[in-house]
Amino acid sequence: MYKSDCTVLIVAAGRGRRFGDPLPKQYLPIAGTCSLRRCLDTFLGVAEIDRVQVVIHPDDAKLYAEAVAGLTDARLMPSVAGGDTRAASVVNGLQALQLHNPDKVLVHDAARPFISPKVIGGVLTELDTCDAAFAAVQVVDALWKAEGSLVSAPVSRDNLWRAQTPQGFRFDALLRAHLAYDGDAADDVEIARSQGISVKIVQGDTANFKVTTPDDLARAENFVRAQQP
Ligand SMILES: Nc1ccn([C@@H]2O[C@H](COP(=O)(O)OP(=O)(O)OP(=O)(O)O)[C@@H](O)[C@H]2O)c(=O)n1
Ligand SMILES: C[C@](O)(CO)[C@H](O)COP(=O)(O)O
Repeated sequence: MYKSDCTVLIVAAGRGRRFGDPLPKQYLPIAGTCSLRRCLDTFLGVAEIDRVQVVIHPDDAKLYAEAVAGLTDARLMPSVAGGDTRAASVVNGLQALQLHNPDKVLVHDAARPFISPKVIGGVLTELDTCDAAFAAVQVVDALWKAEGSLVSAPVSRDNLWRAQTPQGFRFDALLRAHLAYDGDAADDVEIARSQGISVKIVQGDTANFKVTTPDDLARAENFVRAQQP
């Protein structure tokens, strides 16, 4: 039986401006292991994954080498350089992957250290029967619009979801969508939809949060400590 080829594209070329540390946040240790390495260890532990491609900032070659030290899995491809935006980094990664001609691609933020095999499996399973699927969690808080520090109107939380990654697509369709899309976008779902691709939501996990600020790093450290016996 034909097995479709599934590649993971991990975007790790950001500068972490909101984090505000000289070291890009994807390389900062979380209980001794950086977010990027945590992502790699998890994805490489999923048998259905055929290849992992990481996109890095050109200035981070040494940091990347340190992050992948000891990783001998042949599925890990040589890193490629990212771009000035997340979307540009994705395009660079997709274009590097063209020679492998994968059927499916999962795009994941290196800044989400606690992606789980369960969430990865959920996206992969959905991709067996649809063109695109991504992990998300429902909004559970009350939402308010504000003018400055004064609330101005309630916003319904019905059917609102917070996007996470991985975001999975047919490889050729996502590459075409990116090449046809002008500008940056919050995520790959926005770019896929701009080209008419239907996208399904898969249950994510609140533990699959993105490290964006120093508070998130503290949360990540606490998360690891809470998992320890
Ligand atoms: N030009 C970029 C920008 C972002 N990313 C990656 O996209 C993911 C999500 O982006 P974000 O959390 O915004 O990371 P940064 O862009 O580094 O953060 P900031 O916006 O605070 O600078 C991260 O893994 C980041 O490394 C990337 O590969 N290339
Ligand atoms: C892709 C993403 O993680 C989905 O929530 C998010 O859009 C990334 O946004 P950022 O501003 O690049 O962190």
